[in-house]
Amino acid sequence: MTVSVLGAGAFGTALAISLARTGRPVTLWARDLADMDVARENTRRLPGFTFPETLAVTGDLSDAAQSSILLLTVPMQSLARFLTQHTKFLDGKTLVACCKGIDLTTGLGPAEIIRRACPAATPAILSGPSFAVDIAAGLPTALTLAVDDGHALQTALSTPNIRPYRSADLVGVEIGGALKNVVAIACGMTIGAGLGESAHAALMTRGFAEMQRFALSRGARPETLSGLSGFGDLALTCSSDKSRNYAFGLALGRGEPLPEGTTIEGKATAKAVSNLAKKIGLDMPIADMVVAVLENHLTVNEAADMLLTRPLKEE
Ligand SMILES: NC(=O)C1=CN([C@@H]2O[C@H](COP(=O)(O)OP(=O)(O)OC[C@H]3O[C@@H](n4cnc5c(N)ncnc54)[C@H](OP(=O)(O)O)[C@@H]3O)[C@@H](O)[C@H]2O)C=CC1
Ligand SMILES: O=C(CO)COP(=O)(O)O
Repeated sequence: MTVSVLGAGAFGTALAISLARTGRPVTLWARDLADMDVARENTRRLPGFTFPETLAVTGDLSDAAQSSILLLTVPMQSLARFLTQHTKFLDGKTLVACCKGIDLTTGLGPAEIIRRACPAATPAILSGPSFAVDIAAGLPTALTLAVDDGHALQTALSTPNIRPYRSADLVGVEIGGALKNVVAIACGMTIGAGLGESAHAALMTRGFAEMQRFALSRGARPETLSGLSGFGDLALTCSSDKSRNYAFGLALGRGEPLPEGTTIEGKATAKAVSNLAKKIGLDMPIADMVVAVLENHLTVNEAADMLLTRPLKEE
């Protein structure tokens, strides 16, 4: 089973490097190769990590799509258009979505977007706590791979520093990865605004309750949210300023200029989740609060007051 990685951002590049270090041939596709094929490094998105010899880079999607396993590492809000633009190359393949989020236009997660755009493909989700720089540095990571009947895929995506655990719950796995980014923005705002570590812990915990509530409403298995793609990724993303979502929240809370030029998935996903929850009468106060701050309806301190003055309830 050969593997290609479609999308040469930080994460796609890190996955491709780790897979190629096993000595297997791996292809990395970029819409803009820049100098990657000559420099043998992604100087723009993941500087400092030389490509292994078995990693080929290409700007030709028809070439990259020769592999039977295709990792989709474009940002979530680009996924639907990317798949429909390139269906003829992608349909029928095993398509592993590595992006984290919910599509703002349709309210769909990556698995359903894949099913609609490429009905003959096998959809899978790879998610869990893993910073691109950690993977590229060869540090150990454990992820969840959600797919129907995925033993061979699990083996194909294992490397000395990526240990994938199998799950059959695609909905639960994709929702954990999507919603932890929204909670991470809220946690960053809290610390940035000086509201303290107790408030941070409370937000993480109530954010986890919100993730579970939303996931169950979409048919996820409860235990999935306690795993790597839910609790695991929440713990990482809400506590490290290596997370772009957390760092974005920190900057918002401090009133500093917001980071630009990287992918901050929680922004669009907060809006998508808040919209979906309203339609079905689901209570998602943290996602609503993040949206209200992003849209300048509330300051961070007003949002915190709003959460604290909600009617008292059972945990
Ligand atoms: N970075 C990380 O640590 C992790 C990221 N992820 C997830 O991976 C996904 C990608 O993130 P990441 O790699 O960090 O993002 P980056 O911000 O590093 O890069 C995004 C990449 O996507 C490319 N891209 C954007 N739109 C398109 C498109 N329409 N067609 C083709 N390529 C496109 C960009 O190309 P160009 O360079 O030409 O602009 C760029 O290379 C996100 O969903 C993120 O949540 C998951 C785990 C860890
Ligand atoms: O998903 C991630 C870690 O698992 C990366 O988080 P950020 O997108 O916030 O950097």
